[in-house]
Amino acid sequence: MSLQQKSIMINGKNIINERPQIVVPIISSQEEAILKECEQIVSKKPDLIEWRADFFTDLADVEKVKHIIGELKLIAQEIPIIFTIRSVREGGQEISLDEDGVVRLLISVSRDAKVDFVDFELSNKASNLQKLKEVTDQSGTQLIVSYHNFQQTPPKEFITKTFADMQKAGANLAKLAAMPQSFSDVVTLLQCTEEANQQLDVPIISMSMGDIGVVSRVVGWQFGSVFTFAIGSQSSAPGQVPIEDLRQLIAKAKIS
Ligand SMILES: O=C1C[C@@](O)(C(=O)O)C[C@@H](O)[C@@H]1O
Repeated sequence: MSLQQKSIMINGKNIINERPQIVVPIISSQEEAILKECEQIVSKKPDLIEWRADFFTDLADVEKVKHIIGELKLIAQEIPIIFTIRSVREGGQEISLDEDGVVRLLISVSRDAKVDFVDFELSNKASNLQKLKEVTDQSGTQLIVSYHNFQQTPPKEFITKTFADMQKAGANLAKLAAMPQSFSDVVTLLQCTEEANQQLDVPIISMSMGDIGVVSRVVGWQFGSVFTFAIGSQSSAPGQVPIEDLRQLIAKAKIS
């Protein structure tokens, strides 16, 4: 399916339009710093904000988490928010919740805090993915199903199957981040992105991490990756570049 035929509706607007959406992460660990980081980021006008809540020290306190989301929404105004708890096995921080606890929290922030997007890894239990999907469908939250590999770029067949499995699992968006060892790995990731974008109904998000992969954050859009992650205040993954630079590079790299 071409990008023109895909849509992700937020506040009545299709956010898949003529350019990639730039997402900026918040990675502070305490409430005050999180809100301050959000203010700094908002001044740089990203398209979306990701709260990487695995960095938050009080993650087990559901009410506190929901309260912070409310505060973030006030600061971010119309900028949509992605709520992400990245697992340690996929490059995230140590947290006090187990997988079932994470699902309960994601359900709660989707249902009660009405966050715009939640991110959940494909490697979680299929029953948990299904449980979360039922709730996000009801609450209108967009479900990003994701996979991260900080060591290497898996073979083409693996990447292709992973994107397809994400769609099967009920993803509204399918996201894959991998670490390249060479520029060929970056090309592999971009080719798989292009093919998955054509073959699947869901929008694709992909990135090659690290210095070698920087180019994928600029031109990934031309291959069908609808979001690209940039630094607003602090980086959440290797290879991210400051939002100001990324914006300029994307404008220069635009074909049409
Ligand atoms: O999945 C992703 C992509 C990412 O790992 C990156 O490489 O930009 C950054 C993470 O914060 C986000 O959740």
